[in-house]
Amino acid sequence: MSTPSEPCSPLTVESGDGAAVRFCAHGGHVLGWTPVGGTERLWLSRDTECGDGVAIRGGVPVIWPQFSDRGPGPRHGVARDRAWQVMGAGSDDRGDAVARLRLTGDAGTTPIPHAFALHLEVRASGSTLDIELTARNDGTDDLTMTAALHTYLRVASTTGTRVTGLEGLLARPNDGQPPWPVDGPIEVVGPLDVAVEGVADGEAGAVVVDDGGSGAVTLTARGFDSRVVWNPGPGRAPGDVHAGGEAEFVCVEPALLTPLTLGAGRSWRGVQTLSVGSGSDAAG
Ligand SMILES: O=P(O)(O)OC[C@H]1O[C@H](O)[C@H](O)[C@@H](O)[C@@H]1O
Repeated sequence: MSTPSEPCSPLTVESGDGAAVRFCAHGGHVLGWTPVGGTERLWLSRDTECGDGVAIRGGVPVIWPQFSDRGPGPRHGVARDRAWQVMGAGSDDRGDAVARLRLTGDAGTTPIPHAFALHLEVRASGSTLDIELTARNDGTDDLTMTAALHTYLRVASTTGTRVTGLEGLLARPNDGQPPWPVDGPIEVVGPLDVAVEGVADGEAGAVVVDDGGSGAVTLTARGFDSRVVWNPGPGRAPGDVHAGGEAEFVCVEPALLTPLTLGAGRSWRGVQTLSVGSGSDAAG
C-alpha cells in the first residue's frame, strides 16, 4: 500500500470480528481504537492540529528518540511530527486488523542527522490492541535513544478514575520533585506527571485504568522500563486540548527512560497491549 497523499487523512482497518483501529501516516499515529462490541477507548482532542512539524494531541503519539526534554534533541523526539510511510493496512489471514508503518532517516535528516528506521505494527482483534515499535540504527555510529508510546486513554471523567498495578514502585515527578512510593491506586487528580520506574514486562507489570463506568482498560508492555502517568489538570492543559478535554483522558505511557545506546545495525523493540474486560467490570 502506498502512503496517502494527505498524511493527516485518517485510515481505518477492521478485524473480521469487528474491532477497529483508526490511524494516519502523520506521526505513525494511532488515532482511535474500538474493541469488539465496545466504544472508542482512546481520546483525541477535537482541537488537534496535524501537519508537518505538528504533533497530534491524543491517540498514541510515538515518542522517539527522546522522551520529553530529557536530552539535547527536540521535545518528545522527531517521530510524532512528520509523515511516515504506510506499508500495509487491512486484515491478515487470521482476520486481525493490521496496519504497518515506517519512518526512516539518514545523515541529512534534521534535526537528527542519523540513519535509522522505525517500524510500527498495529494489530487489533476482539478486545485487544497491540502496538509494536521497532527502532533500528542504520548508521555507522552509535545511536542513543529513549522512547514511549504516549497513550491517551479516554475516561468518562478523571474524577473517580483510578490507576492500579504500580503499587510498591516509586513515582518520580517529571518536574524534579522528590519521588513518592505508590502505596495504593493512583487517583487521576491533575496536575499529575510522574514516571514510575522499574515496571515489569508483561502481566507482572499490568496497569489497570478504571473510570468506574466505561469498563477498565488493562495495559501491559514489553521493552519499556517505566510507565509515565500524566494528566495536566484543570486550567493547565496545552492549547490544543479542547475545552474541558483534560477531564476526559489519562495518559499511561509505556516508556523506555533509561537511555539505550544502539550500536550500528542494532535494534530495539517495544510492545504495548491494551485490552478491555479486566478490572472492576470483570470482577464485579
Ligand atoms: O505537550 P507535549 O509535548 O505533548 O507533552 C505532554 C506530556 O507528555 C508527557 O506525559 C510528559 O511527562 C509531560 O511532562 C508532558 O506535559
